[in-house]
Amino acid sequence: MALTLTDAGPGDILAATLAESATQALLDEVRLSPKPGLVDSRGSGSHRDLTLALMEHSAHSLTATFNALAQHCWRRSADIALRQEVGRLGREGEREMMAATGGVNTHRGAIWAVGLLVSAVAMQPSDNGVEHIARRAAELARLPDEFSPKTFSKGACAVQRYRLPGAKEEAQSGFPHVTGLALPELQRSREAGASESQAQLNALLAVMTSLADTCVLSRGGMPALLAMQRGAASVLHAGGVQTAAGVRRLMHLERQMLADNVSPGGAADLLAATLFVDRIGAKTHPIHGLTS
Ligand SMILES: CC(C)(COP(=O)(O)OP(=O)(O)OC[C@H]1O[C@@H](n2cnc3c(N)ncnc32)[C@H](O)[C@@H]1O)[C@@H](O)C(=O)NCCC(=O)NCCS
Ligand SMILES: Nc1ncnc2c1ncn2[C@@H]1O[C@H](COP(=O)(O)OP(=O)(O)OP(=O)(O)O)[C@@H](O)[C@H]1O
Repeated sequence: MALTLTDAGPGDILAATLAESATQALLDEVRLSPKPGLVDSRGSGSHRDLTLALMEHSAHSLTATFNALAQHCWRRSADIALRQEVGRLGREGEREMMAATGGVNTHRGAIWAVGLLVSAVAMQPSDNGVEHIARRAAELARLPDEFSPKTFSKGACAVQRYRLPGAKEEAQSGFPHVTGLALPELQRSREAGASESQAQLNALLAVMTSLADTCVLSRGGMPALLAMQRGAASVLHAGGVQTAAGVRRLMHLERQMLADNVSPGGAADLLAATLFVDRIGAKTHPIHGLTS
């Protein structure tokens, strides 16, 4: 049944705001160009089964999942019951994504990262400092979910084979690539006069300098991961994508990643997570107001 304005409580309003911000963050990420190897507004990068239109459709299909996560987490603290509920809603979101895309994995990693952050904001809306949100998300991610399917995944396989942290570990350690790399780079680049797109691209590259991206590892192994990390660092060392030298190095990195047939999907998810947190930061007043 559709909610009327008089039915909507503060939890509903916050959930709608968070779901909208999360969806918008996914749309901002996928439209951002030029991203090496990834789907962007120019094309499909290293992907054969993904297109911009499919990714956009997928992002919209996830609004209801983010809304449900926020509703269920509103003013609750991290315990096993909440973790299991979040896990159930996340898996339901994965199923909805697969139904919307005809079975293509467009946003599995993004549901995980952004879903946990949406949940963490809703748990304690008045405490919306980025580090605090990330810590609550980590607390949730560290709790066991006995219903989590013990099935084969490419990410888990890469984590085991290379003994490097993957999507689960990134969340469990409080999203250090978001709080320690992407957000500071986003803010630094804006302050230095970069355009919004340039600042977001620099933030993506900051993640790529250090992430053990299991999407890249699965397809290209360690040589492709190291080439990605070094290439991204060299763009930032040249002054970022707002400089001519930075753009040349970015184009070089893109050629390398296309030749290796890899795509930094994990880094893209963490950029979306960063853009979500950034959007929430911009809405500090409404979010504080809802909890009074
Ligand atoms: C933990 C998840 C991501 C599964 O991870 P796993 O590594 O086993 O599988 P998979 O290869 O499918 O997913 C990894 C995805 O994460 C992203 N990723 C890759 N590397 C990294 C990294 N180092 N850091 C962060 N994200 C990464 C990529 O997009 C990749 O596609 C998640 O899908 C899951 O457990 N879902 C169950 C539902 C749930 O608990 N949801 C709760 C939150 S909504
Ligand atoms: N702009 C983007 N382009 C491509 N992938 C993205 C983008 N943004 C996020 N991703 C993430 O990348 C993941 C898709 O990566 P990948 O294609 O490697 O997965 P797969 O379909 O399981 O593997 P493969 O394509 O190697 O068979 C998704 O989970 C998604 O969250």
